[in-house]
Amino acid sequence: MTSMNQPFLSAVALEKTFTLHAQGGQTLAVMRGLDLSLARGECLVLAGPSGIGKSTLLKMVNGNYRISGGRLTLHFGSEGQGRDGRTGDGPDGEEHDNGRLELADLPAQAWHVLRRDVIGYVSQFLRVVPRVSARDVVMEPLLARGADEQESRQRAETLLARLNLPERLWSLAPGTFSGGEQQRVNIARGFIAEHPLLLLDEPTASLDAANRDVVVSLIQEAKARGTAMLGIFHDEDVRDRVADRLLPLEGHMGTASEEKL
Ligand SMILES: Nc1ncnc2c1ncn2[C@@H]1O[C@H](COP(=O)(O)OP(=O)(O)OP(=O)(O)O)[C@@H](O)[C@H]1O
Repeated sequence: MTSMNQPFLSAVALEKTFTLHAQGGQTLAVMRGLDLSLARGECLVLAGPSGIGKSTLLKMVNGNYRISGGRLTLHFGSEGQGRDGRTGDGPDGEEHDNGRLELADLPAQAWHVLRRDVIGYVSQFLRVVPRVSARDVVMEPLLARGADEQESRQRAETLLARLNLPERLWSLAPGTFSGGEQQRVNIARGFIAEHPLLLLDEPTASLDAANRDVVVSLIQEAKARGTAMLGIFHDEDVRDRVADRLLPLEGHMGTASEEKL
């Protein structure tokens, strides 16, 4: 599943420059010349010191940040067919040239569909919506796809139980939960819909050892079903257990090469 000849996500000469409109239009170049190739069933971990651009890259793949240059491409035709048996179809059900979808300059509606069906993002912090229960927060990505409510609820509860979130909290809104409890709700929400591409921004940052182990298991199970993952993990133990390769971002700015683990 880790053949680099058939990527699911690729970047070629990717660039990011921020324009700081509130500061006289000054520009800040944070990435240049980044190449990457990520296959289905593979976990590529972004490495490098604080401020090097790890979160920026995840946000570009997720469509939060505009791509300044280069190409970022999803390859729907890779490895014959997707998890759901469709061949070469983009997220909107349309055939794309050679099964490819270029992520630069996609219209907003396409991003909506892409995030619903293809790209999942587990950020460090939960975006809390008042009065929406933890269970409903977790179910929502499945319901957005039109999944059966009963089945979605069951899957949400199974995940919350696996992540050791006490049952008494399931029907409460997570606004008052501890940092680690909120992070576990976020992880359950991120994994429930089994997106083919998962972006993981320090998903274990606030967790104790037992819950870190659960997240490692979730990642390994996702790999086994062919999920491609791009992640940031500051915890070296977790990183060693989940990473197939590291992508050092130092020099990108330049031409750093990927390290085999
Ligand atoms: N929205 C933004 N506007 C302007 N500059 C930004 C923006 N987002 C990130 N940056 C800048 O881009 C650079 C890379 O930031 P990024 O958050 O990607 O680093 P990181 O490698 O994830 O760091 P850390 O490990 O500390 O989270 C930083 O210099 C940051 O100030």
